[in-house]
Amino acid sequence: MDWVRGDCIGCGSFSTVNLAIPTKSSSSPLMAVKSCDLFDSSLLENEKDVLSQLGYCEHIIQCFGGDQSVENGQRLYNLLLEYASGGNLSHWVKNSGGCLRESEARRYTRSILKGLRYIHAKGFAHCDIKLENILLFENGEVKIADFGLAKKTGQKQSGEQGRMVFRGTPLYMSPESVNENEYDSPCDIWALGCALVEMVTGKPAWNCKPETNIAALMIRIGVGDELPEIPQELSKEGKDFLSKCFVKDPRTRWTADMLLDHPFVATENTVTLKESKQSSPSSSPKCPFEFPEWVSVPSSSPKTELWSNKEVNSRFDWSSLSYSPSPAERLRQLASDEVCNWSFSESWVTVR
Ligand SMILES: Nc1ncnc2c1ncn2[C@@H]1O[C@H](COP(=O)(O)OP(=O)(O)OP(=O)(O)O)[C@@H](O)[C@H]1O
Repeated sequence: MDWVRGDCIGCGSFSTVNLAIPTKSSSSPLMAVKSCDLFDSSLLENEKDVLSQLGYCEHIIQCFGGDQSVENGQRLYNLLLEYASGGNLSHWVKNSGGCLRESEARRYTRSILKGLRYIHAKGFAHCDIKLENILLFENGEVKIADFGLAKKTGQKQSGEQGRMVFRGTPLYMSPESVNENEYDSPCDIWALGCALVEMVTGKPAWNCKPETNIAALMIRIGVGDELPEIPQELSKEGKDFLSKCFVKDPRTRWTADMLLDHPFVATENTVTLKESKQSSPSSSPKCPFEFPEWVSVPSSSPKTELWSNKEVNSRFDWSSLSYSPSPAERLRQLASDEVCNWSFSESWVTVR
């Protein structure tokens, strides 16, 4: 495929994303190219493999293949992707005055769920759902991107050589991922709940004080009964929807398929916050086993400082944590006296 590198349009923790402009002789559309050092390209190659196994879905970013290049003496691995001209949802939320109207958040949630239903039905889990990985298009549609951490469901996550491996971004981690190192389709649903909270409030789902350290966050997520706070300003349907995402036990957490029938996303009708206050409460099932009796509304038509990357690597050697199946031991291993500045969510660190 003939293309030339254009402007930088995004940076992740291990790759940079540029426009990929087709040469005159090429009939390709304008694309995005995600590049990293060829010798450190396992995540990008995984992303390519997963996307090719997934095939086409209108709610998932399309992949046009991979290639290699030598630029400024560096050998690069390049992944060519469908270009999303609206950028990522995190930026969009910030540029929309800090949070989104519920009707807009509801629409995006529906699209993400459709993408997740497709991914899960194909036997994969995304493992890194967050606003930065949801991309916007000119027509207002969103698609799921960044499949670097995606994996086949059911495969036990065992660290290399007995080491513990973390996937995803701490604020979006599910209890079972923190406690059991378990990453399957339910963890995407938990993360979707966190993303929805962030869309409607502009703040992370876990309200963390600046002096909180990462171990304290992991303990809050993994131990005890505490759940992310459900935004008061959300409609009753929205609150109920979130309560189905934030179920600690992954076996009773709702699936994408079930959630697509939930009144919050099943109807295209928009309910404003004021309107929602007058609407009657939804009689929602408490667990998936009650689901058959669910009466759904039919669809009318559709890091704080955290620390900087460099800093976190120097202060906290995640990869050297030795593996233990016990949640208590796992959390003890995470304990650290290091204090983070949680006020900059931009610098959240993805722990791989
Ligand atoms: N296809 C695309 N079209 C437009 N922008 C994109 C595209 N892919 C990625 N970007 C931009 O680049 C950013 C980084 O991309 P991506 O998340 O895939 O990289 P990453 O290195 O895997 O990041 P991380 O692992 O830190 O989440 C995205 O948040 C988005 O703003």
